[in-house]
Amino acid sequence: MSALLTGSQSLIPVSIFTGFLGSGKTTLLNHLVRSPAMNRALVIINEFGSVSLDHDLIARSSDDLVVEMIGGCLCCTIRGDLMKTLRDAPWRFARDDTCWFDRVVIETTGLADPAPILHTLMTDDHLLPLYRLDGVIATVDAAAGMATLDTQEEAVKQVALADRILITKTDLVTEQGRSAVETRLKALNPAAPIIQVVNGIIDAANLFDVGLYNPGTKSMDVQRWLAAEAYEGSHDHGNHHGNDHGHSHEDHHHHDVNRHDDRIQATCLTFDEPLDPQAFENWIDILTMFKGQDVLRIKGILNLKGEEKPVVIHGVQHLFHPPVRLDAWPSDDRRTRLVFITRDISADELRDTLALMTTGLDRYGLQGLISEVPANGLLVETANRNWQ
Ligand SMILES: Nc1nc2c(ncn2[C@@H]2O[C@H](COP(=O)(O)OP(=O)(O)OP(=O)(O)O)[C@@H](O)[C@H]2O)c(=O)[nH]1
Repeated sequence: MSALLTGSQSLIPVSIFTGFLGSGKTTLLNHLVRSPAMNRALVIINEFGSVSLDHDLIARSSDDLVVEMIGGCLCCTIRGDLMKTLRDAPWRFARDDTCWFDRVVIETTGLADPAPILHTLMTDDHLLPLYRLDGVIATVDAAAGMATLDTQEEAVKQVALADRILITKTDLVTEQGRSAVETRLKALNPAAPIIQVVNGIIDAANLFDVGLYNPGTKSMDVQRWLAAEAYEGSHDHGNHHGNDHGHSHEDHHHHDVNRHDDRIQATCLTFDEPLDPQAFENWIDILTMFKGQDVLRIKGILNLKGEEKPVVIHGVQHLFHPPVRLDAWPSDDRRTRLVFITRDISADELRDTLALMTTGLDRYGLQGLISEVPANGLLVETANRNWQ
């Protein structure tokens, strides 16, 4: 049984602060470390260079709980070091034989891809019993953001993967400029709340406890986390009738292949009828096997045949967090809802992968699919399955 299923409330939340070079991550952190919410936060700062600058810029009364990771990037060259740091940290920072910190904040380098860092948290057997992902916070510079998104693919991915997006330096732009950036961010990631920040000043409550588990209510807050309704209207939505009511992102935005964010699509698929768990798993396996790199994030609540309780899933590219079975449905809405953020996969293509495999069969329940797909054993990269 996964650590999440055994009680995520006792796991230490981890927030990942990402954002392009100079977008204001350190400034933000510098403000946040003074807030009570971060009194006992372990701060991990990653910098490319061999000399740490950011650590010196982070002002806190005691630097006991600041770890610098320099000389490489957490998402690639020193990813192993991050695992080791997180594994050792509860003991390294223990007081009276108990873990002293109650939260972890990781500041990535400006060029980091957050996905491999999320993978580290989602798959490492030593980390799963200790930590839970709280959220990805992405900073976007209001003044330079447009140009950065045009030219830097990493910046687009950081925004697409985020749970919260902060537009920084709004003091440097006109209202019109700010609004243009906001519109663009909303198109990339409709569900993530967008918050304006000047000089890093923000209430920690806006940034922490944004994940599936809500310490405030001491429950899994799926509605808030999934925010499926955010995808309605602005993007192609749903396929529960199996046809094409929606129009794709490309239909209502001028298409310029040089704009990285035109490659990103946010889609919510809903299913009225309970899904066959095996068929669903096979579909996701096929999708992630062939398109894994471009399925940036999947979140969902599943109504599975033979299963009274809802199952919550969360995937980043080809890797899935262990599914979480909830005690009860969060509302009267018992439909399966799946939210996808994809790159170079349109909503139509997404639906096609589903339609292809269900042709002539029960389209809603995906029945009959089982005999048409490879055995799960072949799909080594899709870890921690077993939806039921
Ligand atoms: N005017 C203005 N300047 C800001 C704001 N936020 C940050 N800055 C400035 O922008 C510059 C870059 O901010 P940092 O916080 O160092 O950015 P960063 O994302 O940590 O940068 P890297 O470590 O290079 O990735 C600094 O000179 C900050 O003082 C803001 O809201 N308004």
